[in-house]
Amino acid sequence: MSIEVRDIQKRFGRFTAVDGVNLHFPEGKLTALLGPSGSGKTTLLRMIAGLEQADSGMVLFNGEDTTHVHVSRRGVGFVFQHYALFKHMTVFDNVAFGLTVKPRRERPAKAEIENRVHRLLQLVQLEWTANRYPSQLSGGQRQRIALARALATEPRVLLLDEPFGALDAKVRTELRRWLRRLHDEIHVTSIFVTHDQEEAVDVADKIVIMNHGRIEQEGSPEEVYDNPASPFVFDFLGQVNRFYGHIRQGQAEIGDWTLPSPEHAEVANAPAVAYVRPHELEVHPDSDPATGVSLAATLADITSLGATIRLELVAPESQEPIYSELSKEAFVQLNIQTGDTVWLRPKKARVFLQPRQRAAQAA
Ligand SMILES: Nc1ncnc2c1ncn2[C@@H]1O[C@H](COP(=O)(O)OP(=O)(O)OP(=O)(O)O)[C@@H](O)[C@H]1O
Repeated sequence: MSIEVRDIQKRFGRFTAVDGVNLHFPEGKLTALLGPSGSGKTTLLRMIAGLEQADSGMVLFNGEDTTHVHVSRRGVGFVFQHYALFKHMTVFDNVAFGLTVKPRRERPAKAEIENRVHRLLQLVQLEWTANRYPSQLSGGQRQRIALARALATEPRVLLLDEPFGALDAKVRTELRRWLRRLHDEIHVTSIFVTHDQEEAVDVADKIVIMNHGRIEQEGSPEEVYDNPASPFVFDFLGQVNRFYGHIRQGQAEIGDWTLPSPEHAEVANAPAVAYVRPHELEVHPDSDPATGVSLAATLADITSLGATIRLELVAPESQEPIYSELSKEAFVQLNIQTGDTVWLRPKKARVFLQPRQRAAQAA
């Protein structure tokens, strides 16, 4: 089932938690809502579920307005960060719960319930835990059971709110891979709230980045990572270097770099900042202005990250340390050491006006 939210808004007192959001969640896909704490992800998810009433706007399931459809009739399965399993029930009974509490007319026969629970436990690869109690499972196992329980009533939509947030890093990584494989099998339309960009990139078909109750950008993981639409998205999706300079008629002048910036062709002269990812920043032992190897920096530190080397550099065009990442072989060929002057060239850079200029331009 596809989901659409139209111009949805939610205020808590004078604070706007979700500010006029329009979004489409494609059928059968896994969409991540990604953003910092307080950006409105959970509030949006709860409005889709029907757990929170929007002040204005609509939530449509398969094109139909759900405003007056009660949460129990929406066909939504939930998994929350904190295991909501019933402690006094076995795993089997936990998974069966949603089916056993259905009204008599809709409740499957006992044998059918048993069958379905066993199939779900197989799906989450925990059949052997059927007679255990939640306290006898690890955190990761409990979340897999919570997922089996959410799927038992065959929901049309699965909503996951930081489902792995309380687990340690290694288990989180394992579980998100596992969730990705599981989703490839069951294809239920799913929305996954997270503030962890790696998790979103790893798991999702589509990523929606939220900030202050609004959408900053949406797209496939590749689209948002390779073409961030704003400085916020650049910062939020991984490490980035900032170089300061000016834009003059469609060209950014950053120290001795001249970078094309055609989207700012009409800007006569304004402070600007170029964003360059560490793996897209080349380091050379000698300058070559003809090919753009022209910004001088000092090599401050060298760190080995397994197969990759990270160089920490200092240059007047940046107020922070600059990082470049390259393979060990490429680094050995450079034959450089700490304290050397080196020369930089961006393989790819994105130039934005500095925030004050952006605000003036928007006004
Ligand atoms: N019931 C409520 N009453 C008042 N304010 C609320 C309520 N629920 C949420 N908020 C506020 O709305 C904003 C958005 O909250 P929300 O939980 O949607 O953010 P989030 O992006 O999911 O954050 P987190 O990752 O920390 O859960 C926050 O500033 C929060 O304090």
